[in-house]
Amino acid sequence: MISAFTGTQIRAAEQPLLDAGEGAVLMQRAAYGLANAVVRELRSEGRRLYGSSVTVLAGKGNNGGDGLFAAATLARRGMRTTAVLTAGSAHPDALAAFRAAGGRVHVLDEDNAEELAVLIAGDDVVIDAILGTGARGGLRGSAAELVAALEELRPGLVVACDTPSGVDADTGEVHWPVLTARLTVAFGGIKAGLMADPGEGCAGRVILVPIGIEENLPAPALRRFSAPDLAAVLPDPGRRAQKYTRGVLGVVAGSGRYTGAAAICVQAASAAGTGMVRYLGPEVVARQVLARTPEAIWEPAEPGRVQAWLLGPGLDGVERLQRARDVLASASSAGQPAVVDAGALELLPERCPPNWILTPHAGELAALLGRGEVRVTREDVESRTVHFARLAAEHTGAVVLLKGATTVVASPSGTVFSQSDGNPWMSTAGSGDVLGGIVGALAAAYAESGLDDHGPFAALGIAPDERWAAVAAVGASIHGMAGSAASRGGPLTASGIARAVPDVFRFLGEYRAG
Ligand SMILES: NC(=O)C1=CN([C@@H]2O[C@H](COP(=O)(O)OP(=O)(O)OC[C@H]3O[C@@H](n4cnc5c(N)ncnc54)[C@H](O)[C@@H]3O)[C@@H](O)[C@H]2O)[C@@H](O)CC1
Ligand SMILES: Nc1ncnc2c1ncn2[C@@H]1O[C@H](COP(=O)(O)OP(=O)(O)O)[C@@H](O)[C@H]1O
Ligand SMILES: [K+]
Repeated sequence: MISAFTGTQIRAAEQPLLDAGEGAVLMQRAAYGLANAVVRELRSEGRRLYGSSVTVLAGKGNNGGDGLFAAATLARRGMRTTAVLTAGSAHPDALAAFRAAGGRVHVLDEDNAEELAVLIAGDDVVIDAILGTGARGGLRGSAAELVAALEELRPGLVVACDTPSGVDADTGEVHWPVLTARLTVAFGGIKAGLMADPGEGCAGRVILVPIGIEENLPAPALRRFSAPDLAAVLPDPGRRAQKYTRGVLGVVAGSGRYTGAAAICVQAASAAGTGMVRYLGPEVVARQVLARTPEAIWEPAEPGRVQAWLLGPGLDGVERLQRARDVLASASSAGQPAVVDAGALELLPERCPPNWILTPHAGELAALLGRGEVRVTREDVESRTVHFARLAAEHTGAVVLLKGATTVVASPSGTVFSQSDGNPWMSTAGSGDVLGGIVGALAAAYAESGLDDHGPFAALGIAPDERWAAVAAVGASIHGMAGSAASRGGPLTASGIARAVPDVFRFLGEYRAG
């Protein structure tokens, strides 16, 4: 699993080493890692180090110190180096080392932000070392002016030192302006704010440089499944499998107005390895569903047994909503997992069972919170994704999967997972229905086994009260990977995402086979 930590957790892990007088050593390791990352990045672009130019924007704290020491190393390796001191002063030893290596120094003042921005924009590399984990709020005054002007000029390779300045390292909230990085080099531990939107959108690719504090780190604030983790947990039908043991998913979706949503979510559930899909809905929709997925079973009356439910995509009309309400009530009393999306989110009881997974986008989450008297807009949710996903999980008692470029999953126990495997082409109608189908299929597969203490989630160290959130995160990841496979850099359709799902399973299966 990829782990991320709050700034406070990282600082606490550093403290014993600082107390032992190791602060300078930590800074040297960080600076060395940063300089190496810049060198690797330039070389990967086929660029020569010698004669290339780099400017470090250095604040007055240790983050600026890291940046100045790194720039001193780059100067010694032949780069033309400039430092812009954004707060007048700088870490004294780092500044001395930078000057000794031949670096040029400018001091940002009230009048020269525009002029410096133009100068810096011509450089090959810009290192953002203005603020790190010691930041309170965002950039202000001339530093804000400089960064805003520079961002408009689209500078060369921007590398953030530990975190892009202005991104809250704990939460991913962003205080604009921020210099969007292509690469962020994190020290000691990845900051949680680099794995949650909107912060993740400012960080580019994130690499981790160990500095010797790792043994002191506590349980992570946020986790992410990587390919080997996914390969380890994906349902794998044993030799004695039959369709009922593989999981049967009941789907309550679609209406005369939105037939496609039902057809797409059933197609996706089927593609994600469900033993069987039972579709509950009007005949006019069922015809469409079966035309696309003839393997599904239409249940016009009382449905046969299922292991999990998916409710909501394209749901509309009084009668259909009542049916969904009834199914939710029976799922609750039977202890069945349910994936609740779109139209069905309005039907939730005040408290949900912890094996229910709600899959709102930001607008739906704002509406959901509104029913609990938390007045927020879609924009509020988008600017504080982790905070509001956790709040909704706390209020409802269910797992909350908040969709977006980065999808955040909060469990009612407070655990947070985040996945970011997709691409912007996936913001297309029906894409969320595919996600519902995938998560539904996984819920059915894991419902009766796989989540116990002998299963693969336990083997990854995921606690019992975090496992339904983990299932949702796995679903978000498969959805993103299928979207990337379907897109290959170009437009896609929701059906295309669904069709690519078996390939993701195959790819991960080969991974597992080694
Ligand atoms: N503690 C350590 O020994 C280590 C720290 N490291 C680096 O140090 C960073 C943390 O250093 P610091 O604690 O010095 O904190 P920062 O370098 O993040 O900045 C703190 C300084 O900026 C000022 N400041 C805070 N918010 C501001 C704002 N919005 N606008 C303008 N000024 C603001 C503070 O008053 C303080 O002087 C980490 O991100 C990492 O890069 C690494 O070198 C590893 C070792
Ligand atoms: N910019 C993006 N990058 C990656 N994935 C995205 C992006 N925008 C949306 N998505 C994904 O696409 C899906 C959209 O779902 P949703 O908003 O419910 O759309 P719909 O209701 O049309 O199906 C979600 O899974 C979301 O995570
Ligand atoms: K920084």
